[in-house]
Amino acid sequence: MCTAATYQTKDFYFGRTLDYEFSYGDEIVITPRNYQFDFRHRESLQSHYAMIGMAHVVGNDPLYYDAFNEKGLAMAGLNFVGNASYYDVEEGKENIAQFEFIPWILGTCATLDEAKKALSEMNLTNTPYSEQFPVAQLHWIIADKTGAITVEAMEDGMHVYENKVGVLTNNPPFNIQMFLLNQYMGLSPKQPENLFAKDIELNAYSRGMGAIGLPGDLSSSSRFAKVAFTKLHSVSGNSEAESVSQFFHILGSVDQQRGCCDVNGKYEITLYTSCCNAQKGIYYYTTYDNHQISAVDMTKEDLDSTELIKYEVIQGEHIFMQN
Ligand SMILES: C[C@H](CCC(=O)NCCS(=O)(=O)O)[C@H]1CC[C@H]2[C@@H]3CC[C@@H]4C[C@H](O)CC[C@]4(C)[C@H]3C[C@H](O)[C@]12C
Repeated sequence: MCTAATYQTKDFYFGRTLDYEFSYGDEIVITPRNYQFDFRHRESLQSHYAMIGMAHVVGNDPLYYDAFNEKGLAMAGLNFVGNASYYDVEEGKENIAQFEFIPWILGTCATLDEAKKALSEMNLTNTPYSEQFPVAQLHWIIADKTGAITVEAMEDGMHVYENKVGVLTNNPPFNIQMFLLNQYMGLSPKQPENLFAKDIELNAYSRGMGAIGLPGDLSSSSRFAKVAFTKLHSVSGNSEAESVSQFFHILGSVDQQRGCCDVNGKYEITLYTSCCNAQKGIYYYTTYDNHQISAVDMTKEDLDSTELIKYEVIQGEHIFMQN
């Protein structure tokens, strides 16, 4: 499973957890403006917006999981198994294969509004990348500082939802996730009052009791409610360090620890957590085994280049010994 969230302080932040039982081999990949993006059903893009994100690179193709571009538009793909459905190539539409979706949107759109327009002209095709990499069943969050949308291609058509909460997890479909939030409307970060029965003396014996009932399990709908509550009540200072720190705490509320989610004898864990300062071009991340925040700053690279720029994901705990 995975969780994605947006966050606004003085800058706009965007990130995700990637939870799985194994890694495909990920790298932080910068695609500079003049890297040639080839597409299966349309002509290549010779130049486009530069982007940075987490990708699995096959040959010279960055297969992005999540990324953002130099204009501050961000996008992430999360599992949507059993519900995702893509389409055959359709004449008269911009046919984009599922694995090309992030490069296409981030390469050509500067804002969320432009992304919405691109989506209305687009057909997301079921073209697999290769036999080794068949079509992944995903849905997406696309966001910038003005807001967020969820994109779900399903059997009954492509749904584009306004995502007012600015979070995404996995199943069920987004409209149902939003409906399920109704169950939690009574929860609050404040101490509860006794509305249960006024003739019975009930006391708030602990702090934090206003949110009793907020789920703590790792199912997708539970993580949706948990991370939404955490994000929507989040308070932090405006500085870069305070914002980034707080962002990792928001996604930390749905961290998956090895052992708690058994998938046939293997365990799904939070392989990495990312936090993008979409305005400053910085991709911060931690991994399951490396809690120190590492970062790659896209603006320090030659963004007019034609070649992918790749950084390995740094693993292993870096413990600061004080004596
Ligand atoms: C496994 C991940 C989702 C993790 C998740 O949500 N796990 C919960 C399981 S569950 O919720 O319980 O079901 C997803 C998220 C992004 C994906 C890549 C996107 C690019 C590319 C697309 C190609 O078409 C296929 C290969 C490709 C490299 C993809 C591999 C894999 O599919 C990735 C990593």
